Amino acid sequence: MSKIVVVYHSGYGHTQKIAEAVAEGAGAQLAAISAEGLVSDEDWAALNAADAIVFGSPTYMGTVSWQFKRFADASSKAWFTRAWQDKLAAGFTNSASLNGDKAGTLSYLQTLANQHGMLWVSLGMPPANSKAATRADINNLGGSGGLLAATPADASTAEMVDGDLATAKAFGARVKAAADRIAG
Ligand SMILES: Cc1cc2nc3c(=O)[nH]c(=O)nc-3n(C[C@H](O)[C@H](O)[C@H](O)COP(=O)(O)O)c2cc1C
Repeated sequence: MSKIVVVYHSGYGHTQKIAEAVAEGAGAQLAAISAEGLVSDEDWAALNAADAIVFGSPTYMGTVSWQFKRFADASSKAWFTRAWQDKLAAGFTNSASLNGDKAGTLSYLQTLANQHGMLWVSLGMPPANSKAATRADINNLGGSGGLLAATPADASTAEMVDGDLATAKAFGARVKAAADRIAG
C-alpha cells in the first residue's frame, strides 16, 4: 500500500478544494502550506516518507504563489540528501482564467520534481474538446502534464466546477495506481 502526500498552498480556498479531491482519489494525506509559506515538522516527515508527492498551487501572476515557492526553496534540505529521489511526483494548479498562464505554474512544479530526481506522472486523460464538450466533462481544459482547474474570479468555493473536481479525483486515482505499482 503506497503512501501519498498532496502538498499545496491555497490563498482563498479554491486550490484547497482541488487538493481535497485529488487526495480523495489517491487516498492521500493532505499537507497545507500556511499563509507564511511554512509546513509543519509532521508534514515534512510525511513528505520524506511518501512514495508519491502531488504538488499544488494556485496560479498567481503566471506562476506558483510566493508561499509555494518558499516551501519549494525549503525543500532544498531534502534535495541535499536526495531524500525525494525516485519518488513519484505530479502537479496541479487552479486559476481564474481558462488559460490564465497555468502552463507556467505546471512547468515550475515539474521542474521542482526534476530537481529532486522524482518521476513525473502526467494527467493521462484525453481532452474533452469536441463541440459537445462542456465544463462538466473530465479534462475539459485539456491538460496533459498535470491537472488544470479554472474557477471564475467571483466564484465561491461552493461554486467550483464539478468537472474539474471530478478530474482531480480521477487524477488522484491515477497517481495512486502508479504508486501502488511501484511500492508493490
Ligand atoms: C496575486 C494573484 C495573482 C493572480 N494571478 C492570476 C493569473 O496569473 N492567472 C489567472 O488566471 N488567475 C490569477 N489569479 C486568480 C487566482 O488564480 C484564482 O482566484 C484562484 O482560484 C485562487 O485560488 P486560491 O483560492 O486557492 O488562492 C490571481 C489571484 C491573485 C490573488
